[in-house]
This record gives sequence, structure tokens and C-alpha cells, in this order.
Amino acid sequence: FDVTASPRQALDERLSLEFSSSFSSSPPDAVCPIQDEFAIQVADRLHPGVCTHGRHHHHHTPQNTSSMHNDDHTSPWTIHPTCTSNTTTKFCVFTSQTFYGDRGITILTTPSTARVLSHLPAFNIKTPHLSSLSENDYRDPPFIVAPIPGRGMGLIANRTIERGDLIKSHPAIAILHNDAVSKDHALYPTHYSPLMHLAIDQLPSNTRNLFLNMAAHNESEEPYIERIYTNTFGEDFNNQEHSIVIPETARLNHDCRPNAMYYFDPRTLVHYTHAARRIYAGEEITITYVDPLQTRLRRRAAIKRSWGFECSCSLCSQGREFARESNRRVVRINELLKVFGELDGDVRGRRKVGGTPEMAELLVGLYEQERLYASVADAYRIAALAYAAKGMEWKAVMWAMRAVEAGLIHDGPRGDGVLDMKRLLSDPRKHWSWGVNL
Ligand SMILES: C[S@@+](CC[C@H](N)C(=O)[O-])C[C@H]1O[C@@H](n2cnc3c(N)ncnc32)[C@H](O)[C@@H]1O
Repeated sequence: FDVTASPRQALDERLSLEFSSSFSSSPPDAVCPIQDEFAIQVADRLHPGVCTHGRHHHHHTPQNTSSMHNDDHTSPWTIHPTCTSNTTTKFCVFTSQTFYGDRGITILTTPSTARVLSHLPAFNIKTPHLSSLSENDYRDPPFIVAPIPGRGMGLIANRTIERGDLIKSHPAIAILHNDAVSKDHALYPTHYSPLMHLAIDQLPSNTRNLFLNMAAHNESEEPYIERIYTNTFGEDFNNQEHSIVIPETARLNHDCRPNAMYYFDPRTLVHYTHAARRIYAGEEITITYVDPLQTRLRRRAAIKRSWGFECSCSLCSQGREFARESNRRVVRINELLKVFGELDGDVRGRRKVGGTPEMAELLVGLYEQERLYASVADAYRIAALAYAAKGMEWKAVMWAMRAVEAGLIHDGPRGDGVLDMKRLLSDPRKHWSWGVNL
């Protein structure tokens, strides 16, 4: 979806997911390295002390596993990898049937990417019965799954959900290299299609059923690949584009001005969805499938091209004058983002901030007018930087605090923007942006 979208979109009009690929060069963690509150909570509940005492913890390796690697690390794959032969790029299926308990995960990728993945903390916590996680560790989720006229199934809030409330969090069940699932690829279906089928078929049966129960927007096509094209999120691993499958989250329908936002934690392979604004009982919970900072024409075209439906969300169906003004704001937002440009310090920690505080406040206003309540995190951060650049500490702090709150919804606690704003808050005068525009 969104900046993530289906492989088809990922291939056609790939947009970027900033937090992806960041782990590709990070060293493997020796002890339970998870800093994520939720994952720690889950791990500790099931295996008290593993995360808190930092004991080394390896995944159990069943007998039929033979490690592909000869490093000192135990392979997490519980089924011997199957690979393509006679292809320029070698792809293999790597499956763990014990990932997050009995949920399992299947990965169709190159051996080098699989090796990077196998070192993730996700494979370092042993969480046998995270099936509870598959409905979010909620005994009483704040939504029901129900048919929505003209949209198939969807999620309806069953009580008030406040901004920032967790709606869903689920580990991925499949990670598929886009080159191996692209219908346009010369070697698909002869070489890659059997591998893709094997990948899904090797999942534990309950998890495979989650996959098969997902919607396909074109039933006449091959059922597995259609489910992938309809439901996956895009994510880079090892700097290569992949599609990730989170069946429960794939029930969320699209809205150009959604009330929920998701992010993926590439260390734990858990996908999180939070409310971006207050959602009342009876409202449908939605996410955006496309970059929301596009004009109506482009959004509608992108949705039609990748999912085959006509966007009828409130923004897509509003009257001509309203649509024109929204388009204008979107264009202006993009112009301002360009003016502010690169938002990190340079190597010496000194980089001018490209715009003024007034421009930054205009940007915030435009995001809010556009009802972009999660991605407004970017505008808040820009405002904090613009004020810090002018040496205006308290204004900088105010916007940084807003940026952290919105950033937690938009990018999660390890998002670059959130981390940068936390650094600013811990000592504004030592931040890279302090006084750079004076
Ligand atoms: C990821 S699935 C969403 C869940 C799906 N409705 C289901 O029944 O499981 C994407 C598909 O849902 C439908 N869909 C999602 N958002 C929609 C919307 N705003 N209007 C119409 N159909 C929508 C389209 O058929 C799309 O291909």
C-alpha cells in the first residue's frame, strides 16, 4: 500500500520507504537486542528474562534443517531451502515454521539477503504462541471485520479509538523479492512461479489459510500471484525491493485521507497500525494505498492501475472547486518540501535549513488542511528545525514535541525523524540545526 504498495505498484512507480534497508549493514545482535516495547513485552511474557537479562538466544533448529551458511550463526530456516537453477540471479525459498510461535514466515529472495535477514532480532526471540499476536494480543480488538458495500471486507471501529492507539500489530508471514514475483519478468512464470507457490505452501496450514483468505481483485488470474498483487506492502531489504504479506492488516481499505497509519519494523519484522486521528465507533478504519501528496488525477490513476478500483473516497469525490483547492495545497506542499530539501546535518553537522519558520508554519497548516494527520510529522519536524536554525529554542521545542508524537504514528520509535527530534529535545543548543541560519 501507499508508499509501499503492491509489487505491481512497487515495480511501476516505486516510491521509497525511508526506514527500509537500514539494517542491511548493521551487525548481528548477540543478545536479545529488542528495544521495541511491544516485542519485549511479548517476548518477556512468553520467555521471562530472555530480553531483560540479555541471555544469548538461538532459534531451535529442527532436524531437517541444513544450514546454508557456514558462519557461526544457527540458521533459523526449518525447511531446507529450495533454489532456482539456470537463472542469472539465484533465488531460494527460506521458510521458518516456528517464527513467532506457530505463525511461521516464508521468504523468497537471494541467499545473501536471506543471510542478512537471518541475523535480525526477529529470529532471535523465541515466541512460541504468538498466534495471540495475530489478533494483536487483543482479546477485545477495537474493530470488527465486516463487508463494506463496494469494497469487499473491511475494518469497522466498534468503539472510539483515540489518535495514537494501537489498532493492529502483526509479524509478516511472507517476504518476496519483487523480481521473483513480477509477471513482467521474462522468467516468470516458468522459473519463478513454482518457487513462489512453494514459498506459500511451506507455511504452517493456519498461516497459509490466512494468505488464501485474502482478497484478490482479479480472480481470473492465478490465485497466489493475484493475492500478492492485491495485498502486499513494499519494503526494501538489503537494498532490494520486496513485497511483504501481513494478511490481517491487508483487510484495511483505502482512503486518500485515512484515519490510520502503519509502519514496519525491519528488525522484528512486525507491522504496526495506529490511529492517526480519533476514530468513532461505526467508522471504517482506513489507510492510504498511494502517496497522498499527489493531485486527485494522479491518485485516482495510480489506484486504478494497481488495484483496478475507482477511488470514491471523500477527497476523490468532492466537488470541483474543493478538489482544485486540495490539488493546489498538495502542489504547494511539494514545493515547500523541496525548498527545505535535505533535513539532516552534513558530515560536519552543519547544514543550513532551506526555508524560514514562516514557510514551515505554512507547511504545517497545509498538511492539517489536507487532513494528513500522520505525515504532518514531517512538517512538524521542519518547523522545529526552522526555529532551531534561527536559535529560537522554545518554538523549536514545541514543534519537536509534536514531531515526535506524530512521528511515532507515522514511522515508529526508530524512525530517523523521531530520533533526530529526540536529539533536539535532549539539548536543543547542541543539535546540528542550532543557529545554522543565523
Ligand atoms: C488490500 S485489499 C483490502 C481488503 C479487501 N477489501 C478484502 O475484502 O479483504 C484491497 C482491495 O480492496 C478493495 N478496496 C480497497 N479500498 C477500496 C476502496 N476505497 N474502494 C473500493 N474498493 C476498495 C479493492 O478491491 C482492492 O483491490
